[in-house]
Amino acid sequence: PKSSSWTVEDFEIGNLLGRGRFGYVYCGREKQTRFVVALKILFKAQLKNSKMEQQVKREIEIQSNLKHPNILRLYGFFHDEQRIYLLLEYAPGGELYRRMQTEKVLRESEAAGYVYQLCNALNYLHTKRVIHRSIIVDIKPENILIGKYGILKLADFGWSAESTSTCKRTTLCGTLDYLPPEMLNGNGYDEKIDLWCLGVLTYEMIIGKPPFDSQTQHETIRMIRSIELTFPTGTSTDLRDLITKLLRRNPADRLPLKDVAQHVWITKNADIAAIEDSYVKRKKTL
Ligand SMILES: COCCOc1ccc(Nc2ncc(Cl)c(NC3CC3)n2)cc1
Repeated sequence: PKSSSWTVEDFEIGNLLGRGRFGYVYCGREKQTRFVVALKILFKAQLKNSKMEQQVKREIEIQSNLKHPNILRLYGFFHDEQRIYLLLEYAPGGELYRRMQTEKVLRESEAAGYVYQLCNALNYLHTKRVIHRSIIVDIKPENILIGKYGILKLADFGWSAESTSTCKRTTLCGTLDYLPPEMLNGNGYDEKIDLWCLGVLTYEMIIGKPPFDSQTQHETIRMIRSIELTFPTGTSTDLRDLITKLLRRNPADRLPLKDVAQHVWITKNADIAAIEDSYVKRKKTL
């Protein structure tokens, strides 16, 4: 729908789903069609004094062009005097990071399913990145939602308004856990950082904490630099194999996306047929 056609009066506002620095996310329903959306409300004043307007405009433009089952849709946007309203796809399953908090650890079948779907989303984005060099994909539990049928939804492309508090993790260093070595050394980086983040996320989903988790930021940085990787006893050999092949210092040595999707830990644990089937099911309901 064109951005000019909507006003906030067209929507019934439901409960608050999350809030961040620049705005709030509410569950909303369009009155005529009764279509449920996630309404992300950003405050212009707050964006202005942090020079975020351009960034938000670019993110809107990029995300509205992304159409993939594992990427949260941006249906449209509109604004009034004080606010910008983003009409986003509503993901009924909520945030992956909250699920990881409550479940502590995920079953291999669930985690492998998410990794497989992330490979699909990243593959799609890498083709798109050919056009938008600047798509910064920030793979971490905070930016992943769970849709209908348990479909994974990559959301929040470096969005200004995080879904809940600015730093959701208890300790600040939670935000460093996903940083790859090349970003710490200030060297250039490319989409191979996604492979590193995929390795960190896989580790955290199964083991319950990120691989370089430690008491201080300094220690976390040291462990990332030296890639001090340890697995609890009982971690399957397949999983160790996959994670060690992703958490490689040299980006070129990291297992490429298509090999991740075909890795034995994925093919043994992910219900790929059900995931592919849910893509088809989703197409029908659209
Ligand atoms: C105590 O209640 C727990 C919250 O439960 C939910 C949270 C979020 C969704 N779906 C959702 N869909 C799309 C977006 Cl963009 C979004 N953004 C919000 C900031 C995350 N949230 C569903 C349930």
